[in-house]
Amino acid sequence: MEENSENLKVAIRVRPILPIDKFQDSVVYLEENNNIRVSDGDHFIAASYDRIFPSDSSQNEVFGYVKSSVEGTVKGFNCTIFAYGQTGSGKTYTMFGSDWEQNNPAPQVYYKQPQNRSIRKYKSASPSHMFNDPSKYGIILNSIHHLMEYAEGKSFTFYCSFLQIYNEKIYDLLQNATRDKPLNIREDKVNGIFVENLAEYVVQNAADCFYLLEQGDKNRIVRQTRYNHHSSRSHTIFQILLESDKANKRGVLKKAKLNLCDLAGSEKYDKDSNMVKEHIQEMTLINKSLSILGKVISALGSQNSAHIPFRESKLTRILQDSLAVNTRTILIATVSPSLEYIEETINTLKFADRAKQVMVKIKKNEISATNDQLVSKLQREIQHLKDMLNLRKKGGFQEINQQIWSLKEENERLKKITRDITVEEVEKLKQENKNLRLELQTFKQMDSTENSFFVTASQSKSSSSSNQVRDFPPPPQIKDILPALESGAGIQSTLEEWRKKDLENAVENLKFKIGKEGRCPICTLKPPCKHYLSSDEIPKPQTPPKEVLPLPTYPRQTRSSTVRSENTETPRSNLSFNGLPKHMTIRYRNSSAKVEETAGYSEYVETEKRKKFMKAAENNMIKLAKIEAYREEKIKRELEKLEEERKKEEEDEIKQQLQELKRRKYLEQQKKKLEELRVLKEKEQIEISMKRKSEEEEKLKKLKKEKKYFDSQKKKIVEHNRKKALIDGIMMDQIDELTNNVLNSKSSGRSERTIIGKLS
Ligand SMILES: Nc1ncnc2c1ncn2[C@@H]1O[C@H](COP(=O)(O)OP(=O)(O)OP(=O)(O)O)[C@@H](O)[C@H]1O
Repeated sequence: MEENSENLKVAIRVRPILPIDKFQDSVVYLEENNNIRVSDGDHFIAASYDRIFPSDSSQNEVFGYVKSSVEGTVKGFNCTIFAYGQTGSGKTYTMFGSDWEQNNPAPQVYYKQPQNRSIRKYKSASPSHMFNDPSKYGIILNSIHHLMEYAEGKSFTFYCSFLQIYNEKIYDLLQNATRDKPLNIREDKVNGIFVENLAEYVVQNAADCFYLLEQGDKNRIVRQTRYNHHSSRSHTIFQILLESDKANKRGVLKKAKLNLCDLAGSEKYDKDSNMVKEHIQEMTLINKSLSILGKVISALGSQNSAHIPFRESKLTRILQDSLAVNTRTILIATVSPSLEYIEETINTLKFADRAKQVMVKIKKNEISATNDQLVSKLQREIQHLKDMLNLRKKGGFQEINQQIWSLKEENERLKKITRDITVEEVEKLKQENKNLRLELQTFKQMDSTENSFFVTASQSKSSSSSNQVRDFPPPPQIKDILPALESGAGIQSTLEEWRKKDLENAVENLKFKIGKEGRCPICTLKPPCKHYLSSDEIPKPQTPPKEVLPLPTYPRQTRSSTVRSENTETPRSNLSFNGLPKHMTIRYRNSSAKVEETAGYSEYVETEKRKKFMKAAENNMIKLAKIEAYREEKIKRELEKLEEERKKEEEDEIKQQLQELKRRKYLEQQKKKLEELRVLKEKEQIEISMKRKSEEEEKLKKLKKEKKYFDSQKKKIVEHNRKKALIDGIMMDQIDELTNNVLNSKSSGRSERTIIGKLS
């Protein structure tokens, strides 16, 4: 499985200055290396992005940028493309196309109660309709157109859904024009995150998708704002689901989603215009959901953000898969170059800058063709389609019912093989699924009386399809019926006549087929049945089958007939969309249709029940025997195991005892060693203390000797001192005497020499 991480691709598209803009000077400057600068002296921002589309870039150039990601869906990679930007910056222009609004003037339902457009008559598109000019196609139309061509020759079933998020509520744009049934988001293992009960239409070609787009867009909320006469006030997501019908060599089936989102534009509170309460609420909720989208993008781009607030808005919750994992995501941020919007332009560029940091992990969506969940899903779907077919057959449709019962038989057979299902069988299931869808579509076209969404005309499936249950002869030429259709007069009666004739022929054809197969013409079962004991009793059908006339078809592009030149600017197809409404097959996620009881059904159910019961009983006996054998074997194995365990335990015990003995012996040895050491130490201690004692005595003796010596010395010193003092005393006496003598001799006249002689 291919797997890699890549940044979310971010491109900027600058729209031209429009006459409606107050300031006609541009503040946006494009530089080399996809760098953009916005400045007016007060404000400034410069940044680079993956791609920048200048104001003169064509729709084809923009599509060229996303083309490979769109093609990736055929290989099993999910893809989400969304346009982000302030109101009036060119999101719808980029996603849907130039002139989209002129061609699809959605009702400005804001001030009025919305009308139920599902039953309104649908006018043919004029030749100048943008559908007829591929150079005007925006990303959505181009993606559809290209995808159908690209998937040519590959066996895929395409489903389309179209929803809007308005005031934080989700509405089906194709089913709920009155916006009275908001839908819920659910999550499960099989579908991931999905919108419960959102209608998914089976589409055959681009024209089918365009038709759905156009129908759905009529129900989108649009209002005039200060900056845009035709401002989309809801986020829309047009989704194409691709499911491969055939497993590849590795036995896997591919499945991918293409989400094409046109977001509502952010808007500033305008003090000058008297905004009504609803307008303010609507604006607040749009801005809030866009700011949550910004928060989510920031959290995804930051390394240390533990919580990503996907659940805070419906938009981010639906896009959770696309933003976080497994989707190639492309953000096209649209900006206006006028000075008037400089702040919004800078905000948009900042938002786009944050988005560049987000790393998305992508991998192919592949399911093993023998995957249990897939098989049961396919079977549920087949059952659902068959039930739908049953429910539609009433009164004069008895013969059609018979065909359904035979389909039911086939379904039962398929159910039985589920246990040992192989890749081929799953493919067969898928093929049957597809055939049933087509068959249902054909039946719907025959039904002329209903007032359903796609009602005023029918379109038969293209005769080129090889999946049809019946082969139709070539359709009548468009020129034969076009005048009647275009004039508008007699369309209904022309179509009804066609249908009536077609239905009669179909009934006869079926009767013939049933008879030819040797089935009972009443209950369609193979005899023996309630009516005939053997096939021989059944009267042989006489009437050869008549041709089943197809209903009128219109020139349109089918996947098998389109040839496109990549290098030219000429229209890529001669797709002429005159938008005649038609029946389409729908499936709903999570829906459960009840099976209507019709003639022969109870008997059929009873027999099937009995058969099932017998089979179940037989299976149970086999299972019981198997269980018994298994149990015995298990008990034997358990006993052996127990014996082994017991032996092991015994061995372990002996080992343990031996170990214990060893341990004790070792301990005793250690103890002995310790005792010896202790005795040795004690001896050592005694020796040391004795040595110390003798040393001390020795020291004492020495000290005494020293003391004696000191004492004698002291005595000597004292004696000396005494003697010295005595001498000193004598000397002092003599000095005194001499002094007196000197003094006396001075007075008596004796010589000094006599005195000194005495002194010395
Ligand atoms: N690249 C472009 N070239 C020419 N005209 C453009 C371009 N982009 C937008 N316009 C014109 O600008 C006007 C507003 O564009 P658009 O309706 O697509 O804006 P928006 O972003 O979808 O606005 P809102 O969010 O209000 O719906 C339209 O008249 C459209 O034709």
